[in-house]
Formats: sequence, C-alpha cells, structure tokens
Amino acid sequence: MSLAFRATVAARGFDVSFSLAEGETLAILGPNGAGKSTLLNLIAGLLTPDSGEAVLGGEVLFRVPGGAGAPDRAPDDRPARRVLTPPHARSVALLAQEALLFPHLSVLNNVAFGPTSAGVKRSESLRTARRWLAEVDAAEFESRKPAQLSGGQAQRIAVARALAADPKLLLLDEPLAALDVAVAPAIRRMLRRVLEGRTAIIVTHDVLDAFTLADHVIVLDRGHVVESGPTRRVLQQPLDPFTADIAGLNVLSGIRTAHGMRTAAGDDLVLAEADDLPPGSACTVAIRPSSIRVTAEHPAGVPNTLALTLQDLEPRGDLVRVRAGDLSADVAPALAADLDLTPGAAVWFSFEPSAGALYATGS
Ligand SMILES: Nc1ncnc2c1ncn2[C@@H]1O[C@H](COP(=O)(O)OP(=O)(O)OP(=O)(O)O)[C@@H](O)[C@H]1O
Repeated sequence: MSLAFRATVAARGFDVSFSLAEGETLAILGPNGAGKSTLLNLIAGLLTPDSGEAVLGGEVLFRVPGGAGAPDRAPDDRPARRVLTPPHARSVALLAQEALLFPHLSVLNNVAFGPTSAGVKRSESLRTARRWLAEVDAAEFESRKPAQLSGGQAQRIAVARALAADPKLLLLDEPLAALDVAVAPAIRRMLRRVLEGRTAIIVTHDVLDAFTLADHVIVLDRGHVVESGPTRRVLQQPLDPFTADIAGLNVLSGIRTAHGMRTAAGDDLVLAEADDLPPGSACTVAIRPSSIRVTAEHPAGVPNTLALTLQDLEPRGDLVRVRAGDLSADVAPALAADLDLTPGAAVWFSFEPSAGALYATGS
C-alpha cells in the first residue's frame, strides 16, 4: 500500500513530507533528536500533528487541516474535516527495539494474537502463526515463553507477530539496535527476506541497515528532510555533506562465490551465509571502517586480508581514519603511531566474515 505523508509538530520543530510506493522499504536516517521517532509515532497514531495528512492505500490515517501543506478542502471541495483514525484501526504494525512480547503467552500464542483479536478463527490463527514462525526461522520455539528466548530469538518472534496481523505498513524502530553484534547479521538477513515486496519504514542509526534493507532513504536533521532518494544514490553519492558524514561506509562489489565474494579487484572474501544470493550473482558487501583492522604485516588467522597502499590519514573524533585503495579504516591514534602509517606505505586491511553485510547488487 502506498503512503503519502505530510506533518508538522511545531513544539518539536518537525516539518516533514514524503511518499512511499507500494511494496517499498524506506529507511529514515538521522542523528539523535532528528525526529525519527516522532515520524513513526505520527504514523502509528501515538502522536497527533499540528497539521498535515497521511493516507495509506486510500485510507486516511490522519488529516489535521490548518497548517502549511494540510488540505483545507476535501476532494469534494467541502472544508476538510479533522480525521484521526485510532491506532488499532490503522493497519500499521510497529516493531520496537525491544521485542515487547506478552510474557504470559507462549511464542505461538504471541504470534497468533493479532489474527485472533481481528476475529479470525482460532485454528486459522494458529496456522497463520506457524507459517510466520517458519518464515522467521523460529518454528522450534513455538511452545516457549518469552523469558526463555535470547534477544535475537525474541526479535524474530516479534517480527512474526507483527506480520501475522497482516499490516498494510510495517514500522521498524531500530530493530537491530538492542541485539548482540554477533546475531545482528542473521536478523538483518531475515528482515531483508520478509521485507521484500512489503511496504515498510525502518528507523535506524546504522547505514548498514539502510544499505541492506531499504529501497529509498530519507535523511532527517532537526525535524527536516536534508536528503532523500534511492538508497545507493543517497549513500554512495550523497549530495549533502551531512549525508556523506552519515554514510561513512566501505562498499566492495563483486561476484558471489560459495563462501563469500570475489571482488572486482580479484580478492576472494569469506563472508557470512546469504542463502538468497546464489554463486555467480552480482553482489556488494558493506563494511564499517571501525570493523577493519590495519596491520603492517600480513595478519595471521584472519580470512579476509587486502594488501593496499596507504593514501592518507585524517583525524575523526577520537580515532584516525586511514584511507587505502577505496577503503577506510578507523583506528586508535596510538595504533596509527605504532604502525608508523605514512602515505605510500604498504598496509594490510583485514576483517572478520561477520563484519561484512552482503546484499545483491542493484536491489
Ligand atoms: N515527548 C516529547 N515532548 C516534547 N518534545 C519531544 C518529545 N519527544 C521528543 N521531543 C523532541 O522532538 C525532537 C525529535 O525527537 P525524536 O525523538 O523524534 O528524535 P529521534 O530522531 O527519534 O532521536 P533518537 O535517535 O535519539 O531516538 C527532539 O528535539 C526532541 O527533543
């Protein structure tokens, strides 16, 4: 279902408009206080705007006439009426950072809750719940209680529960932020699978999430859109310096191999599993500069090593950004000094398989 959104909230300096086509995932990026949660809360019905309108698949979520961009006239030319559809009637599911499952219900009943409360027969609700549990690779946990789940398992169940209610729009509020770095890649891949073809908005601090999950990106700062467009265009060729700073990621393209990827430069990388990418397909891996290790000698025991020539060094907060080839690594100043890093020096960049987020190129 497509979404058209425009809203102002004066007390928060919030004035945002955007539209989202059916089946697309939009990532909202921005620093603390940019207005990301405000935007989700307006759509979910937890906050009322001062003015604006949001229409999801022809249904008005809210219409508050008065301010800039808010319609004063209805389509039939009568004065527009204020409409505030209650949250439960919006067909919008909100997935929070924490899984927020019902503690007293089993996993199966947690997932069946949405369809059951919508009046679907019990047997049918259970069938739907089992289908979604299988979809998020969590069928084996159906009789457990939430307290018996790890953070990553609970988040899988929360995704199944949100989708079992068959929402027209799925809102995800930093769904990976509360998870262990070791489990985040698997959950990210699961989300990528279930978001395919689904209308969704994901709020994140993490450009990796945007790269791997979203078709389009909006960058917010202080309640305003500073840049928007297709994910790769915005994050790889940012027009706004603010976006460029946010997008500080390494990206390597190549061809999927049995265990990872062969880069365009001919380096064989070992990467985490990605079942949806068959060998031979064009793919891209994104790696954070902070996940790259820099050494003067070839590092032993690390699967991914790249021999590069150092280009330059630049202070970046508490760290030093080391640029070599097309890659950047962030290292502690003491390490940069110990390594005697000077432009033109030969260096090795290395990273663990789990540090790379692999995704199909062109999606
Ligand atoms: N309940 C509130 N009452 C008044 N102002 C608020 C409230 N919640 C947030 N704000 C203000 O609205 C602005 C946007 O905040 P919001 O929480 O939407 O940002 P955010 O991008 O989600 O930030 P974060 O990444 O820290 O979650 C900020 O200036 C914030 O101080």
